[in-house]
Amino acid sequence: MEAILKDPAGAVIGLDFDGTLSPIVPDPAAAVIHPKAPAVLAELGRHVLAVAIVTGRPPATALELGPGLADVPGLVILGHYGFERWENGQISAPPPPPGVPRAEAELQLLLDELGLRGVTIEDKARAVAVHTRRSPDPEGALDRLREPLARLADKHGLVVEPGRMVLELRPPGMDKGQALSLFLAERAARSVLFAGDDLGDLAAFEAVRASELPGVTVCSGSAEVAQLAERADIVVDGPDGVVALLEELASAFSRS
Ligand SMILES: O=P(O)(O)OC[C@H]1O[C@H](O[C@H]2O[C@H](CO)[C@@H](O)[C@H](O)[C@H]2O)[C@H](O)[C@@H](O)[C@@H]1O
Repeated sequence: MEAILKDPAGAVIGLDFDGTLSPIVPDPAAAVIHPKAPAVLAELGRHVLAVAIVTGRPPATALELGPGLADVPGLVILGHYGFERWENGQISAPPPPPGVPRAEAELQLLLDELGLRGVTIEDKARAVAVHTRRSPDPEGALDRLREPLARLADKHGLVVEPGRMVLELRPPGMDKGQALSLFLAERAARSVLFAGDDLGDLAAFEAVRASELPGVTVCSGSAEVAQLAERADIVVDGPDGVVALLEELASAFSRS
């Protein structure tokens, strides 16, 4: 943190979206960014090298669920685990993988065969997520889905990304660690902070360490995910804690 405070103009602030900037809610479509997040990111954006949201969401969805984000100075959104990039109002992305619609076409039948209630499908175009949070037994449903979804992913050249009461089928070849590493190199960052809440953020934590830059990893703590807290430099209490930490950072920049 010292390096970031001393030289904000060299710092990249990387942030996950769901569970970090946006509180977890039962319905993925009803998620909304923490009310104070856009303003604090805008303040940080005026001081640091870059603010980057690194998320499993498509960038367009992060922008919809985060009104005000588009006005954050210099914001970059690395969505779909880094496959899609939003910057200056433009989205760049490789062509969508053919395996996703093929897997999705078989998914409902698979869920019907398993007879799981309350399990929902989130169509993300470049990926498809199977959520169990609204099932009567979310953990049990996840356990029953793991093997069949792994087989379905394998059949269509996809990988399974596990998350908080969700298993996502997505193309291989990119993760939050690679996305963050590439971004740090592109911007010639001199320090980095990354905050996340979920298993998918572990790769970004590793990228912070691998960069050999002065770096700090922040876990947006929850009862649901223990593994990330164990590997974080700082653990805060969910999105409220993340926003409070970012506010402290922004006020320190304004004072100096
Ligand atoms: O990389 P992230 O920004 O953390 O996105 C990961 C997944 O987050 C979303 O699901 C999670 O948040 C939902 C809304 O709070 C919640 O209902 C769900 O249980 C969580 O797993 C999102 O729906 C996925 O597409 C993202 O990949």
